Amino acid sequence: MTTENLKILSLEVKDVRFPTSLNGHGSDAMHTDPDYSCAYVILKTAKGTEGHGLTFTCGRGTEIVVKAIKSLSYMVVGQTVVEIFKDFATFWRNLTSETQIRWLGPEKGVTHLATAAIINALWDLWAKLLNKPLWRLLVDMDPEQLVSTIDFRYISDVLTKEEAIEILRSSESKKDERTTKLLKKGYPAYTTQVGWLGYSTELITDLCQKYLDMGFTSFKVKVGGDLQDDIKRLTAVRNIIGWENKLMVDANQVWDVQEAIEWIKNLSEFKLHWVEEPTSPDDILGHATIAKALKPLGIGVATGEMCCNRVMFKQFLQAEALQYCQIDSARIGGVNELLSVYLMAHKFGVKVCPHAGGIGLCEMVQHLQMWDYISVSGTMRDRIIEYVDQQHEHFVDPCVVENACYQAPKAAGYSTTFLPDTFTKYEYPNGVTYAHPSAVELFQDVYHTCLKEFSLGCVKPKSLHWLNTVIKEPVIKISNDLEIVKTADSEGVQERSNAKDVFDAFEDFIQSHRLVAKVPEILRLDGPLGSLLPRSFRPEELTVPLATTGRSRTVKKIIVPFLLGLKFKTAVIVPLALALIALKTWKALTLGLLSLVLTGALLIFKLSHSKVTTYEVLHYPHHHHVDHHHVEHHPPTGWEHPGYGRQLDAQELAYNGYVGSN
Ligand SMILES: C[C@H](O)[C@@H](O)CC(=O)C(=O)O
Repeated sequence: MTTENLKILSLEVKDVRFPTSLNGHGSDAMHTDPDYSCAYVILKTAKGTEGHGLTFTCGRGTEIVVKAIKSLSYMVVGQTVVEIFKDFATFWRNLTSETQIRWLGPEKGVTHLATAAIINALWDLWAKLLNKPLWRLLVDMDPEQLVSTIDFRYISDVLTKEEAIEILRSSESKKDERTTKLLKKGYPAYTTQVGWLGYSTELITDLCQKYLDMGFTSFKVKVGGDLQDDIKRLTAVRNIIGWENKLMVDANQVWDVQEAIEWIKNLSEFKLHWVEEPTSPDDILGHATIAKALKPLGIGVATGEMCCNRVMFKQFLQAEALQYCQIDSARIGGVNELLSVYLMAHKFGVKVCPHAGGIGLCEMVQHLQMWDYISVSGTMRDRIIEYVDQQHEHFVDPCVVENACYQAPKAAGYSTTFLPDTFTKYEYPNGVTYAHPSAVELFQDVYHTCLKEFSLGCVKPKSLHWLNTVIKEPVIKISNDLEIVKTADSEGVQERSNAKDVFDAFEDFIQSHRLVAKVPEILRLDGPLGSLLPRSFRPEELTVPLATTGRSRTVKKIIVPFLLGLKFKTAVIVPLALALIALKTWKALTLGLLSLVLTGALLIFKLSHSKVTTYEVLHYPHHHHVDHHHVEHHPPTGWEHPGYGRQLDAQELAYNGYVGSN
């Protein structure tokens, strides 16, 4: 099969999510609980070579991007790679101008994220087919070929095709020398890993030391939650990194224009290199005002991770609204459009420092920035690539950062291929990560990850996350042998859609669920005692309702005052309450089961010594619970003569055990 007629046979798309919010990784003033995620595209060809591409998302909503990719896929599948790559600009324009879908954008939001994932997968495929890392593929293209991938519509008033070719041509003779330098030294990186907003000051301090020891000289910290808190954390950071190293802050769009100026003036004593995303990503003139106000303080404005297309970048550059241009490899429409932004930034003399806080962004932007160094800007001065130390282990060719410098990727492609195991574990919602842990596993996790490290702050999000995910499930696992199960007849009856408050909801929950315990193996049909027991004593499971009918408003009457007295926090108390119910009932069930075992033993004894009837009378009452609840109320007729008389109902036995244990 030649590449000439190589067709794209299929486009597969996956929703992959990592529960990073549980530990505050990736958190900022606006995205307080991001679950680093992506919509992931796999293009398959007849040759077996695959193109993998992704666009970054923060958890919920990834399914919408996945759907958009599926809607666009008909424009890719069935095309030959040559048709696409020989006039990539036209393909890109057609994809972004799909005559009906474009109404949803155009060239912004979900549809443009979808475009980015598809386009990135195509570039990965192209580089793999030519057996080159993407940066090398770009560097090796002659200027005309590279420019043929760019759609100049809407930007030719500031950058023409001819100007772009001229920029690239002027670097041609220096490419080899720059490549050698890059391969030797790598490209400088800064770290954001030290400063997520959800991290405690102690953790931030430890991480600053860690990254300082790794050779980092530039650090970025999230701000914008609370001014005093920002001052506290920046003081701690400066105490560790000193005053020679660079410090940047990132507000992730939280402020109004004037508020941004005031806030940053209050932080200016920390010698800030730049403030990132101070206000709305769409407010070009607002950014210009901020940039002008902060210039005398020596603080630059950085933005771009949510700048939605080349037209917006064009205007940011025209308005002098940014000093650091932060392209994001998965936000605007993939490599083709990003190349045009690099070329425009070069023309305006603005430094590109790519954004990389997200899945696979470090892997991708390194290629673009390296191409920029070799083929466009020719310098790394005051240019730096963000480094976020998360999820790299999921890639076949993860980025390599040594001595705070990205090392030039060697493997073919765009470094975007996930390991197969990643899908098994993190594909949403069927990956093993999303098989909900039991309450016991949750407690073990909380103990190992939070309490052991005295990090109480992580108890609440973990408990809340667990509760939120399991509460709507028909089965909630408490332990391997114990589950809370929605009763079949409760559907639509027990739970009131107009439940007034959390207590009503909790009451409804209790009324509509039952606790189910697995019978110990020894008593099961195939267990050692199972075959000796009468059929009715061999249940696979025992069931206990969480509330008896008629016992109304238990929660409000009893639990509410108790919880209020404790200054109850829903997030922690509710899972604990569930577990307590489970433990309590488990105790009762254990007693119930014990009585079953004793009964079974008695039965065996009885069968083998049929004449000694008095033993049971003497021995039976010695078991307190069984004696109290059954011998007293029900004459022990069934014990001497299994097969007739009243047989003890396991559920009732266990429930009475529960009542008795209270
Ligand atoms: C939600 C992301 O983690 C975001 O905070 C990343 C970002 O803004 C950055 O890395 O810069």
